[in-house]
Amino acid sequence: MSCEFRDRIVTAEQMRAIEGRLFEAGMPVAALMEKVAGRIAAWVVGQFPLQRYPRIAVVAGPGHNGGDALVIARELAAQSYQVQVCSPADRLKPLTADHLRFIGYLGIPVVKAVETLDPWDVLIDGLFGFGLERSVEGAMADAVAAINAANRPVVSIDLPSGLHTDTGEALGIAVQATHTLCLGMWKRAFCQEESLAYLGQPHLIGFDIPPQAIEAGLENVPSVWRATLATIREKLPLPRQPNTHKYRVGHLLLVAGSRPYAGAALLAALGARASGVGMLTLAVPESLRLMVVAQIPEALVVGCPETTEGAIAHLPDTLDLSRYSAIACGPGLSRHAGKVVKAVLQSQTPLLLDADGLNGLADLGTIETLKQRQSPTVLTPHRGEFKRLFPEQLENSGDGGAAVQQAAAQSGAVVLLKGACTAIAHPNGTLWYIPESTPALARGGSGDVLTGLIGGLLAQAMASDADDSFNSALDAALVGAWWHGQGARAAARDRTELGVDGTQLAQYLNPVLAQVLA
Ligand SMILES: NC(=O)C1=CN([C@@H]2O[C@H](COP(=O)(O)OP(=O)(O)OC[C@H]3O[C@@H](n4cnc5c(N)ncnc54)[C@H](O)[C@@H]3O)[C@@H](O)[C@H]2O)[C@H](O)CC1
Ligand SMILES: [K+]
Repeated sequence: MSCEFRDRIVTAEQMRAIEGRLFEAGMPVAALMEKVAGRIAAWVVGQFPLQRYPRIAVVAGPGHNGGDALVIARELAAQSYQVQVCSPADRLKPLTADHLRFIGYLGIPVVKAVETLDPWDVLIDGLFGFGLERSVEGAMADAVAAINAANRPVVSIDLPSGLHTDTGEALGIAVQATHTLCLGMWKRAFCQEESLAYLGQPHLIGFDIPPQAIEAGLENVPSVWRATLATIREKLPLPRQPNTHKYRVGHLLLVAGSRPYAGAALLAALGARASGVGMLTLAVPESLRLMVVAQIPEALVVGCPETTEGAIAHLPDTLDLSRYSAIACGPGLSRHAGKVVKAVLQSQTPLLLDADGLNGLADLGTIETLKQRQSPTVLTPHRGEFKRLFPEQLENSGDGGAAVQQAAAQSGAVVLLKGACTAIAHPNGTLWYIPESTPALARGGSGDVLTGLIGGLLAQAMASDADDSFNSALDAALVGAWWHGQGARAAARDRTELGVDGTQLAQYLNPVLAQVLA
């Protein structure tokens, strides 16, 4: 995989293993602390210039996160900031205690409680980093509460103090940062929904970890990644071969819609349109056929026999499912189209199931049989649909990513859990997070656009001669989810978070891609 280590995500245990390699190889802990803290201090000076933010408060905890904070305090004082330190802990690790002693020697004021600090312009939070193990209580909890109550810019070192490094949940109470400077490698908490209210703007501060330490520290663990433009760029179906033609860039069959949910079929079609797929066929209830033809003129539209509720009763016998590069099935089908879901599952065509496609799958109760399909299946549930399909996984862990990994391993499908931090897993355990999204997407219709977009990308990927169709399916899901998020963010910037309906979202997809690739 050509992704960069800087996009890799680690747990606290893995970070400790990597760090351990460095220390074993001779890197002194104190030297690493100097290096990291020097880089953070430089970042703070750039972000909060002395003229505008002269007063800096530094809150230092008992461990090495506190040590980092004290080195930063020393460096900022040397650059003429008015620095004051709060050290609420009673017992400090030796290195941290040394730094605190030196802070005293320099004449930098030190207090025990945040409430007794003089007013400040920016606060540096170094109470706890990735070493936090238990709930924050007593003087430490008071310090966090006072930091949050002050409502001033807060820069958290490594993690907002109080957050669990892996699950991102607040252990009792946690600092609400405006900026979090994650050190060395992205920690899992940066991709958990629970932590979004605490992180503020996340930044990675590298400290030149040698690749051999990362490889050794992460040996035999499934890789977990953060999707960035650099990796997505490699996975996009661009540029096209100059001599390609429409049948070489995929034919998607989109099975969608019912009389009550006709719009879902249209929104999914708009997503597919934006994907650039070579050919699009829509299978819809017969009564919707002419409406769909009028709205999506480039599509072939197949009218299907329908139930009394206006759902597709079954697919026409003349529809040969093996002709398509991929099938996307589900948006707006309603709960009366179970036969359709069964039919697409029985085909050997690469398949994406969403919405009522997933409900149909849950009703069939045959998750394990997905493993018998000879081509990839992609499942794109939101949390509710995920819980129906995989009832144990989310209960066992508050970590959405871990649940998705288990779901993918259990089903043999690529599983994408939609949310503020969309997570996508390959059955082999590889996990991707989409770190950038927007609450503008919390709206009916957004998911239908995503289904069409990923469906179209899946069809294009399957039409090309990929070596590993499961990897290509994962890439289609990844690219689609990232692109969808970027489209929504661009739309929200122009139209506010209230102005991003499905039709608008689809219209932003192609311009935003051109913009970010430029
Ligand atoms: N990533 C790296 O390689 C580097 C990390 N650095 C910084 O060090 C911290 C991690 O340091 P560590 O000492 O392991 O953890 P903490 O600072 O979070 O402190 C742990 C300390 O606190 C005690 N403790 C744990 N939970 C509680 C609690 N709820 N209440 C009270 N006390 C608690 C625990 O017993 C320990 O004594 C990392 O985040 C970076 O900021 C290096 O400086 C550079 C390299
Ligand atoms: K911290």
